[in-house]
Amino acid sequence: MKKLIKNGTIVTASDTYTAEILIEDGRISQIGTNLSAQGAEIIDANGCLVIPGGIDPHTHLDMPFGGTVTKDDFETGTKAAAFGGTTTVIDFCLTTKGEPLKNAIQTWHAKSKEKAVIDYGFHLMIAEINENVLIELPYVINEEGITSFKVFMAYKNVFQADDDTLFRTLVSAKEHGALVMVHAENGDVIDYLTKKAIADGNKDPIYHALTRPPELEGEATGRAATLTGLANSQLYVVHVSCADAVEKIAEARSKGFNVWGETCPQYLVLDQSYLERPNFEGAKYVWSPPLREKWNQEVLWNALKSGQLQTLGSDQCSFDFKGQKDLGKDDFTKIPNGGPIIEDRLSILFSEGVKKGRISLNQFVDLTSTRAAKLFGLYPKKGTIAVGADADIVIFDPQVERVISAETHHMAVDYNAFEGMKVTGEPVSVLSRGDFVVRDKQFVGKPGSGQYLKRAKYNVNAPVNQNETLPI
Ligand SMILES: NC(=O)NCCC(=O)O
Ligand SMILES: [Zn+2]
Ligand SMILES: [Zn+2]
Repeated sequence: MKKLIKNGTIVTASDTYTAEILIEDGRISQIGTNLSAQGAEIIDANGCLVIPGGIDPHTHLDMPFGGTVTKDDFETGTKAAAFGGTTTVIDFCLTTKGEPLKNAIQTWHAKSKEKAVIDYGFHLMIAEINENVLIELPYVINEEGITSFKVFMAYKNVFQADDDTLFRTLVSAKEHGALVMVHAENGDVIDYLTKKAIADGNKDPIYHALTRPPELEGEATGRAATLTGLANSQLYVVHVSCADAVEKIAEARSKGFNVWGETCPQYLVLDQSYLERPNFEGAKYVWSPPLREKWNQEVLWNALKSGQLQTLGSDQCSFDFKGQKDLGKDDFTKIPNGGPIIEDRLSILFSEGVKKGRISLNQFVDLTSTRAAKLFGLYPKKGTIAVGADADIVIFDPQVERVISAETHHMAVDYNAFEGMKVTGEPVSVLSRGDFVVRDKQFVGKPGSGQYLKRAKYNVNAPVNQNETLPI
Protein backbone atom coordinates (compact mmCIF):
# COMPACT_ATOMS: atom_id res chain seq x y z
CA MET A 1 0.00 0.00 0.00
CA LYS A 2 1.10 3.57 -0.77
CA LYS A 3 2.12 5.74 2.14
CA LEU A 4 2.58 9.50 2.34
CA ILE A 5 4.69 10.96 5.12
CA LYS A 6 3.68 14.56 5.77
CA ASN A 7 4.66 17.48 7.98
CA GLY A 8 8.08 16.18 9.03
CA THR A 9 11.53 17.67 8.63
CA ILE A 10 13.63 15.50 6.32
CA VAL A 11 17.26 15.21 7.37
CA THR A 12 19.94 13.60 5.23
CA ALA A 13 23.72 13.67 5.56
CA SER A 14 23.78 16.90 3.59
CA ASP A 15 20.35 18.60 3.80
CA THR A 16 17.57 19.54 6.18
CA TYR A 17 14.23 20.55 4.66
CA THR A 18 10.48 20.22 4.86
CA ALA A 19 8.79 18.01 2.28
CA GLU A 20 6.47 15.06 1.86
CA ILE A 21 7.63 11.56 1.01
CA LEU A 22 5.56 9.18 -1.11
CA ILE A 23 6.28 5.50 -0.68
CA GLU A 24 5.28 2.93 -3.28
CA ASP A 25 6.31 -0.71 -3.56
CA GLY A 26 8.77 -0.39 -0.70
CA ARG A 27 10.64 2.53 -2.23
CA ILE A 28 10.57 6.28 -2.11
CA SER A 29 8.77 7.27 -5.31
CA GLN A 30 8.46 11.03 -4.83
CA ILE A 31 9.69 13.76 -2.52
CA GLY A 32 8.00 17.15 -2.78
CA THR A 33 5.18 19.34 -1.63
CA ASN A 34 1.44 18.90 -2.19
CA LEU A 35 1.97 15.35 -3.45
CA SER A 36 -1.15 13.47 -4.41
CA ALA A 37 -2.38 11.42 -1.48
CA GLN A 38 -4.80 9.38 -3.55
CA GLY A 39 -4.90 5.82 -2.31
CA ALA A 40 -2.15 6.48 0.21
CA GLU A 41 -2.11 6.03 3.93
CA ILE A 42 -1.15 9.34 5.53
CA ILE A 43 1.58 9.31 8.17
CA ASP A 44 1.73 12.52 10.14
CA ALA A 45 5.31 13.32 11.18
CA ASN A 46 4.48 16.70 12.67
CA GLY A 47 7.21 17.89 15.05
CA CYS A 48 9.44 15.00 14.07
CA LEU A 49 12.58 14.48 12.05
CA VAL A 50 12.35 12.08 9.13
CA ILE A 51 15.70 10.38 8.73
CA PRO A 52 17.11 7.42 6.81
CA GLY A 53 16.96 4.19 8.78
CA GLY A 54 20.10 3.61 10.79
CA ILE A 55 22.73 1.22 9.48
CA ASP A 56 24.61 -0.58 12.20
CA PRO A 57 27.82 -1.86 10.62
CA HIS A 58 28.98 -3.78 13.67
CA THR A 59 26.84 -6.43 15.36
CA HIS A 60 27.41 -9.88 16.83
CA LEU A 61 24.07 -11.67 16.95
CA ASP A 62 23.81 -15.31 17.97
CA MET A 63 27.59 -15.44 18.22
CA PRO A 64 29.53 -18.03 20.22
CA PHE A 65 32.16 -16.30 22.34
CA GLY A 66 34.02 -17.01 25.56
CA GLY A 67 32.36 -20.39 26.15
CA THR A 68 28.84 -19.05 25.71
CA VAL A 69 26.61 -17.52 23.04
CA THR A 70 25.37 -13.93 22.81
CA LYS A 71 21.95 -13.55 24.37
CA ASP A 72 20.45 -11.59 21.49
CA ASP A 73 19.92 -13.52 18.29
CA PHE A 74 18.74 -12.24 14.93
CA GLU A 75 15.16 -11.97 16.18
CA THR A 76 15.57 -10.16 19.48
CA GLY A 77 18.59 -8.23 18.26
CA THR A 78 17.02 -6.88 15.09
CA LYS A 79 13.77 -6.14 16.91
CA ALA A 80 15.66 -4.06 19.48
CA ALA A 81 17.61 -2.44 16.63
CA ALA A 82 14.35 -1.41 14.99
CA PHE A 83 13.04 0.12 18.21
CA GLY A 84 16.23 2.16 18.24
CA GLY A 85 15.86 3.39 14.66
CA THR A 86 18.16 0.94 12.90
CA THR A 87 16.82 -0.72 9.75
CA THR A 88 19.96 -2.53 8.56
CA VAL A 89 22.59 -4.47 10.45
CA ILE A 90 25.81 -5.93 9.12
CA ASP A 91 26.78 -8.85 11.32
CA PHE A 92 30.12 -10.63 11.61
CA CYS A 93 30.13 -14.14 10.20
CA LEU A 94 32.76 -16.08 12.13
CA THR A 95 34.99 -18.62 10.44
CA THR A 96 37.44 -21.19 11.70
CA LYS A 97 40.75 -22.22 10.20
CA GLY A 98 40.39 -25.10 7.79
CA GLU A 99 36.64 -24.75 7.41
CA PRO A 100 35.31 -23.76 3.96
CA LEU A 101 34.11 -20.14 4.01
CA LYS A 102 30.92 -21.31 2.33
CA ASN A 103 30.01 -23.42 5.38
CA ALA A 104 30.45 -20.51 7.75
CA ILE A 105 28.29 -18.30 5.55
CA GLN A 106 25.58 -20.99 5.42
CA THR A 107 25.65 -21.15 9.21
CA TRP A 108 25.06 -17.40 9.39
CA HIS A 109 22.23 -17.59 6.84
CA ALA A 110 20.63 -20.29 8.98
CA LYS A 111 20.88 -18.11 12.09
CA SER A 112 19.28 -15.10 10.43
CA LYS A 113 16.89 -16.09 7.63
CA GLU A 114 13.75 -16.89 9.61
CA LYS A 115 14.45 -14.40 12.34
CA ALA A 116 15.57 -10.98 11.17
CA VAL A 117 12.88 -8.29 11.27
CA ILE A 118 15.03 -5.79 9.33
CA ASP A 119 17.46 -6.14 6.44
CA TYR A 120 20.91 -7.50 7.10
CA GLY A 121 24.24 -8.34 5.56
CA PHE A 122 27.39 -10.12 6.68
CA HIS A 123 31.06 -9.26 7.03
CA LEU A 124 33.30 -12.31 6.81
CA MET A 125 36.02 -13.06 9.34
CA ILE A 126 39.31 -14.10 7.75
CA ALA A 127 41.18 -16.45 10.08
CA GLU A 128 43.86 -17.44 7.58
CA ILE A 129 44.73 -16.95 3.94
CA ASN A 130 45.55 -20.14 2.07
CA GLU A 131 44.90 -21.51 -1.39
CA ASN A 132 41.38 -22.66 -0.55
CA VAL A 133 40.46 -19.29 0.91
CA LEU A 134 41.84 -17.53 -2.16
CA ILE A 135 39.76 -19.79 -4.40
CA GLU A 136 36.63 -19.06 -2.38
CA LEU A 137 36.97 -15.28 -2.17
CA PRO A 138 35.49 -14.50 -5.61
CA TYR A 139 32.43 -16.60 -4.67
CA VAL A 140 32.13 -14.78 -1.34
CA ILE A 141 32.25 -11.39 -3.03
CA ASN A 142 30.40 -12.00 -6.28
CA GLU A 143 27.81 -14.58 -5.26
CA GLU A 144 27.23 -13.79 -1.60
CA GLY A 145 27.79 -10.05 -1.93
CA ILE A 146 30.03 -10.04 1.11
CA THR A 147 32.42 -7.20 0.38
CA SER A 148 34.06 -6.64 3.75
CA PHE A 149 36.44 -8.92 5.65
CA LYS A 150 37.30 -8.85 9.32
CA VAL A 151 40.72 -9.60 10.75
CA PHE A 152 41.21 -9.84 14.50
CA MET A 153 44.59 -8.60 15.74
CA ALA A 154 43.66 -9.67 19.28
CA TYR A 155 42.09 -12.62 21.15
CA LYS A 156 45.20 -14.80 20.97
CA ASN A 157 44.52 -18.50 20.38
CA VAL A 158 40.88 -17.74 19.63
CA PHE A 159 40.27 -15.34 16.74
CA GLN A 160 43.65 -13.66 16.38
CA ALA A 161 45.32 -13.66 12.96
CA ASP A 162 48.96 -12.84 12.32
CA ASP A 163 50.38 -9.96 10.27
CA ASP A 164 50.94 -12.27 7.32
CA THR A 165 47.20 -12.99 7.23
CA LEU A 166 46.35 -9.32 7.64
CA PHE A 167 48.68 -8.25 4.85
CA ARG A 168 47.49 -10.96 2.45
CA THR A 169 43.89 -10.06 3.25
CA LEU A 170 44.63 -6.42 2.45
CA VAL A 171 46.24 -7.42 -0.85
CA SER A 172 43.31 -9.71 -1.79
CA ALA A 173 40.77 -7.07 -0.76
CA LYS A 174 42.44 -4.54 -3.01
CA GLU A 175 42.37 -7.01 -5.89
CA HIS A 176 38.71 -7.96 -5.45
CA GLY A 177 37.20 -4.67 -4.24
CA ALA A 178 36.55 -5.38 -0.58
CA LEU A 179 37.08 -3.41 2.61
CA VAL A 180 39.24 -4.90 5.38
CA MET A 181 38.07 -4.36 8.94
CA VAL A 182 40.35 -4.81 11.91
CA HIS A 183 39.93 -5.28 15.61
CA ALA A 184 43.11 -3.39 16.40
CA GLU A 185 44.78 -4.41 19.66
CA ASN A 186 48.13 -6.13 20.07
CA GLY A 187 46.91 -9.58 21.14
CA ASP A 188 50.36 -11.02 21.87
CA VAL A 189 51.28 -8.37 24.43
CA ILE A 190 47.78 -8.46 25.93
CA ASP A 191 48.21 -12.21 26.36
CA TYR A 192 51.45 -11.64 28.27
CA LEU A 193 49.91 -8.93 30.47
CA THR A 194 46.76 -10.91 31.28
CA LYS A 195 48.73 -14.03 32.23
CA LYS A 196 50.95 -11.92 34.48
CA ALA A 197 47.93 -10.23 36.12
CA ILE A 198 46.34 -13.59 36.92
CA ALA A 199 49.64 -14.99 38.22
CA ASP A 200 49.91 -11.91 40.47
CA GLY A 201 46.42 -12.57 41.82
CA ASN A 202 44.82 -9.60 40.04
CA LYS A 203 41.54 -11.15 38.93
CA ASP A 204 38.90 -8.40 39.22
CA PRO A 205 37.17 -6.87 36.17
CA ILE A 206 39.27 -3.69 36.30
CA TYR A 207 42.31 -5.74 35.29
CA HIS A 208 40.63 -6.37 31.97
CA ALA A 209 41.21 -2.67 31.22
CA LEU A 210 44.62 -2.47 32.86
CA THR A 211 45.98 -5.36 30.79
CA ARG A 212 44.79 -3.81 27.53
CA PRO A 213 46.38 -0.34 27.69
CA PRO A 214 45.60 2.23 24.98
CA GLU A 215 49.16 2.04 23.66
CA LEU A 216 48.40 -1.48 22.42
CA GLU A 217 45.36 -0.26 20.50
CA GLY A 218 47.41 2.61 19.06
CA GLU A 219 50.23 0.26 18.09
CA ALA A 220 47.93 -2.22 16.33
CA THR A 221 46.01 0.56 14.59
CA GLY A 222 49.25 2.09 13.32
CA ARG A 223 50.53 -1.30 12.18
CA ALA A 224 47.34 -2.08 10.28
CA ALA A 225 47.39 1.38 8.71
CA THR A 226 51.02 0.98 7.64
CA LEU A 227 50.27 -2.38 6.03
CA THR A 228 47.26 -0.83 4.29
CA GLY A 229 49.48 1.88 2.82
CA LEU A 230 52.01 -0.71 1.64
CA ALA A 231 49.28 -2.79 0.01
CA ASN A 232 47.62 0.35 -1.37
CA SER A 233 44.45 -1.18 0.06
CA GLN A 234 41.55 -0.02 2.24
CA LEU A 235 41.01 -0.37 5.97
CA TYR A 236 38.18 0.20 8.43
CA VAL A 237 39.16 0.17 12.09
CA VAL A 238 36.27 -1.01 14.26
CA HIS A 239 35.44 0.18 17.78
CA VAL A 240 38.09 2.90 18.18
CA SER A 241 38.23 3.66 21.88
CA CYS A 242 41.10 6.04 22.55
CA ALA A 243 43.30 8.95 21.52
CA ASP A 244 46.21 6.66 20.63
CA ALA A 245 44.17 4.98 17.89
CA VAL A 246 42.56 8.21 16.65
CA GLU A 247 46.06 9.68 16.21
CA LYS A 248 47.17 6.74 14.08
CA ILE A 249 44.07 6.93 11.89
CA ALA A 250 44.51 10.68 11.41
CA GLU A 251 48.20 10.20 10.58
CA ALA A 252 47.39 7.51 7.99
CA ARG A 253 44.67 9.66 6.43
CA SER A 254 47.04 12.63 6.24
CA LYS A 255 49.37 10.41 4.20
CA GLY A 256 46.51 9.70 1.82
CA PHE A 257 45.84 6.12 2.97
CA ASN A 258 42.29 4.82 2.68
CA VAL A 259 41.75 4.33 6.39
CA TRP A 260 38.38 4.73 8.07
CA GLY A 261 37.41 4.57 11.72
CA GLU A 262 34.36 3.65 13.74
CA THR A 263 33.64 4.34 17.37
CA CYS A 264 30.75 3.13 19.54
CA PRO A 265 28.41 4.79 22.07
CA GLN A 266 30.05 3.12 25.06
CA TYR A 267 33.39 4.82 24.40
CA LEU A 268 31.69 8.20 24.08
CA VAL A 269 29.84 8.16 27.38
CA LEU A 270 31.25 5.48 29.71
CA ASP A 271 34.77 5.24 31.11
CA GLN A 272 37.24 2.90 32.77
CA SER A 273 36.01 3.68 36.30
CA TYR A 274 32.85 1.64 35.54
CA LEU A 275 34.95 -1.52 35.68
CA GLU A 276 35.68 -0.80 39.34
CA ARG A 277 32.03 -1.01 40.38
CA PRO A 278 31.54 -3.28 43.42
CA ASN A 279 29.88 -6.69 43.61
CA PHE A 280 31.32 -7.72 40.26
CA GLU A 281 29.12 -5.07 38.55
CA GLY A 282 32.28 -4.00 36.70
CA ALA A 283 31.84 -7.11 34.52
CA LYS A 284 28.92 -5.43 32.78
CA TYR A 285 31.40 -2.96 31.32
CA VAL A 286 33.95 -5.40 29.95
CA TRP A 287 34.53 -4.64 26.30
CA SER A 288 37.57 -5.11 24.11
CA PRO A 289 39.06 -2.62 23.60
CA PRO A 290 38.20 -1.62 27.16
CA LEU A 291 36.54 1.56 28.34
CA ARG A 292 39.21 4.23 28.67
CA GLU A 293 40.08 7.12 30.96
CA LYS A 294 37.40 9.75 30.60
CA TRP A 295 39.55 12.35 28.81
CA ASN A 296 39.57 10.12 25.70
CA GLN A 297 35.87 10.86 25.18
CA GLU A 298 36.55 14.43 24.10
CA VAL A 299 39.11 13.19 21.58
CA LEU A 300 36.54 10.79 20.12
CA TRP A 301 33.84 13.46 19.92
CA ASN A 302 36.27 15.81 18.18
CA ALA A 303 37.23 13.07 15.74
CA LEU A 304 33.56 12.49 14.88
CA LYS A 305 33.08 16.21 14.36
CA SER A 306 36.22 16.67 12.25
CA GLY A 307 35.59 13.56 10.17
CA GLN A 308 38.66 11.59 11.33
CA LEU A 309 36.19 8.96 12.54
CA GLN A 310 33.33 8.37 10.15
CA THR A 311 30.84 5.92 11.64
CA LEU A 312 29.14 4.87 14.85
CA GLY A 313 28.69 1.11 15.24
CA SER A 314 27.11 -0.55 18.24
CA ASP A 315 29.38 -3.60 18.58
CA GLN A 316 26.24 -5.26 19.92
CA CYS A 317 27.47 -8.39 21.71
CA SER A 318 25.16 -9.03 24.62
CA PHE A 319 25.55 -11.41 27.54
CA ASP A 320 23.41 -11.68 30.65
CA PHE A 321 25.01 -10.45 33.85
CA LYS A 322 23.70 -13.51 35.66
CA GLY A 323 24.78 -16.78 34.09
CA GLN A 324 27.08 -15.35 31.42
CA LYS A 325 29.19 -12.40 32.60
CA ASP A 326 29.61 -14.21 35.91
CA LEU A 327 31.56 -16.98 34.19
CA GLY A 328 34.44 -14.66 35.06
CA LYS A 329 33.56 -14.14 38.71
CA ASP A 330 36.96 -15.39 39.87
CA ASP A 331 38.98 -14.55 36.78
CA PHE A 332 38.40 -11.48 34.58
CA THR A 333 39.79 -13.30 31.52
CA LYS A 334 36.68 -15.52 31.56
CA ILE A 335 34.18 -12.65 31.44
CA PRO A 336 32.57 -12.72 27.98
CA ASN A 337 33.50 -9.46 26.27
CA GLY A 338 30.80 -7.16 24.98
CA GLY A 339 27.53 -5.47 25.79
CA PRO A 340 23.99 -4.63 24.71
CA ILE A 341 24.01 -1.40 22.65
CA ILE A 342 22.06 -2.01 19.46
CA GLU A 343 18.91 -0.29 20.71
CA ASP A 344 20.35 2.94 22.08
CA ARG A 345 22.92 3.82 19.40
CA LEU A 346 20.91 6.59 17.75
CA SER A 347 19.38 8.00 20.93
CA ILE A 348 22.75 8.34 22.64
CA LEU A 349 24.42 9.99 19.65
CA PHE A 350 21.51 12.35 19.15
CA SER A 351 21.19 13.27 22.81
CA GLU A 352 24.88 13.56 23.66
CA GLY A 353 26.02 14.70 20.23
CA VAL A 354 23.39 16.84 18.50
CA LYS A 355 21.58 18.16 21.57
CA LYS A 356 24.84 19.08 23.26
CA GLY A 357 26.18 20.80 20.13
CA ARG A 358 29.07 18.39 19.56
CA ILE A 359 27.97 17.35 16.06
CA SER A 360 25.40 18.64 13.59
CA LEU A 361 22.11 16.99 12.72
CA ASN A 362 23.46 16.10 9.27
CA GLN A 363 26.56 14.55 10.80
CA PHE A 364 24.28 12.51 13.04
CA VAL A 365 22.64 11.02 9.94
CA ASP A 366 25.97 10.49 8.23
CA LEU A 367 27.49 8.76 11.27
CA THR A 368 24.54 6.49 11.97
CA SER A 369 23.52 5.63 8.43
CA THR A 370 24.85 7.27 5.26
CA ARG A 371 28.56 6.71 5.65
CA ALA A 372 28.16 3.06 6.53
CA ALA A 373 25.95 2.63 3.44
CA LYS A 374 28.69 4.15 1.28
CA LEU A 375 31.58 2.24 2.83
CA PHE A 376 29.80 -1.09 2.79
CA GLY A 377 28.27 -1.03 -0.69
CA LEU A 378 24.65 -0.25 0.17
CA TYR A 379 24.36 3.32 -1.04
CA PRO A 380 22.05 4.79 -2.39
CA LYS A 381 19.61 1.87 -1.93
CA LYS A 382 20.13 2.36 1.80
CA GLY A 383 21.46 5.25 3.86
CA THR A 384 19.58 8.20 2.45
CA ILE A 385 16.21 9.67 1.70
CA ALA A 386 16.06 10.02 -2.06
CA VAL A 387 13.78 8.99 -4.89
CA GLY A 388 14.47 5.35 -5.74
CA ALA A 389 15.96 4.48 -2.34
CA ASP A 390 14.45 1.80 -0.16
CA ALA A 391 11.83 3.34 2.13
CA ASP A 392 13.84 2.60 5.27
CA ILE A 393 12.67 5.58 7.24
CA VAL A 394 12.67 6.63 10.88
CA ILE A 395 10.25 9.16 12.29
CA PHE A 396 12.26 10.56 15.15
CA ASP A 397 10.90 12.76 17.93
CA PRO A 398 13.77 15.12 18.85
CA GLN A 399 12.13 16.45 22.03
CA VAL A 400 10.89 13.42 23.94
CA GLU A 401 12.87 12.49 27.02
CA ARG A 402 13.34 9.02 28.43
CA VAL A 403 15.53 7.16 30.85
CA ILE A 404 17.38 4.14 29.48
CA SER A 405 16.63 1.00 31.45
CA ALA A 406 16.66 -2.77 31.22
CA GLU A 407 13.07 -2.59 32.48
CA THR A 408 11.94 -1.05 29.22
CA HIS A 409 14.51 -2.07 26.62
CA HIS A 410 13.77 -4.74 24.01
CA MET A 411 17.08 -6.58 24.04
CA ALA A 412 17.04 -10.03 25.60
CA VAL A 413 19.63 -9.28 28.29
CA ASP A 414 19.13 -8.73 32.01
CA TYR A 415 20.90 -5.36 32.27
CA ASN A 416 21.50 -2.21 30.28
CA ALA A 417 24.98 -0.68 30.27
CA PHE A 418 23.44 2.80 30.16
CA GLU A 419 20.93 2.16 32.97
CA GLY A 420 19.56 5.43 34.35
CA MET A 421 20.94 7.63 31.58
CA LYS A 422 18.53 10.36 30.52
CA VAL A 423 18.34 10.87 26.76
CA THR A 424 16.44 13.29 24.60
CA GLY A 425 15.18 12.07 21.24
CA GLU A 426 13.74 8.72 20.27
CA PRO A 427 12.25 6.95 17.24
CA VAL A 428 8.47 6.92 17.19
CA SER A 429 7.90 4.85 14.06
CA VAL A 430 10.27 2.87 11.88
CA LEU A 431 9.67 1.60 8.35
CA SER A 432 11.63 -1.08 6.57
CA ARG A 433 11.14 -1.03 2.77
CA GLY A 434 7.89 0.86 3.32
CA ASP A 435 6.42 -1.45 5.96
CA PHE A 436 6.11 -0.47 9.58
CA VAL A 437 8.32 -2.47 11.90
CA VAL A 438 7.67 -0.15 14.81
CA ARG A 439 4.56 1.98 14.80
CA ASP A 440 3.94 4.55 17.53
CA LYS A 441 6.51 2.74 19.67
CA GLN A 442 4.79 -0.64 19.26
CA PHE A 443 6.39 -3.56 17.46
CA VAL A 444 4.42 -4.54 14.37
CA GLY A 445 7.16 -6.33 12.42
CA LYS A 446 7.55 -10.00 11.55
CA PRO A 447 10.48 -12.34 12.10
CA GLY A 448 11.80 -13.42 8.72
CA SER A 449 10.69 -10.23 6.95
CA GLY A 450 14.24 -8.88 6.91
CA GLN A 451 16.03 -9.49 3.61
CA TYR A 452 19.62 -10.56 3.15
CA LEU A 453 21.62 -7.84 1.41
CA LYS A 454 24.18 -8.63 -1.23
CA ARG A 455 26.45 -5.62 -1.15
CA ALA A 456 28.39 -3.84 -3.89
CA LYS A 457 32.16 -3.86 -4.01
CA TYR A 458 34.16 -1.23 -2.16
CA ASN A 459 34.30 1.95 -4.19
CA VAL A 460 37.12 4.25 -3.23
CA ASN A 461 35.16 7.37 -4.17
CA ALA A 462 31.77 6.43 -2.75
CA PRO A 463 32.57 6.89 0.94
CA VAL A 464 33.28 10.56 0.56
CA ASN A 465 30.81 13.40 0.91
CA GLN A 466 30.62 15.96 -1.85
CA ASN A 467 32.09 18.73 0.27
CA GLU A 468 34.89 16.61 1.64
CA THR A 469 38.39 16.28 0.23
CA LEU A 470 39.25 12.88 -1.15
CA PRO A 471 41.74 11.11 1.11
CA ILE A 472 43.97 10.24 -1.85
N1 LIG B 1 34.05 -5.82 21.62
C1 LIG B 1 33.76 -6.78 22.46
O1 LIG B 1 34.13 -6.68 23.62
N2 LIG B 1 33.06 -7.85 22.10
C2 LIG B 1 32.64 -8.18 20.79
C3 LIG B 1 33.70 -8.83 19.97
C4 LIG B 1 34.60 -7.79 19.38
O2 LIG B 1 34.14 -6.95 18.61
O3 LIG B 1 35.79 -7.79 19.66
ZN1 LIG C 1 36.44 -6.44 18.28
ZN1 LIG D 1 32.66 -6.42 17.65
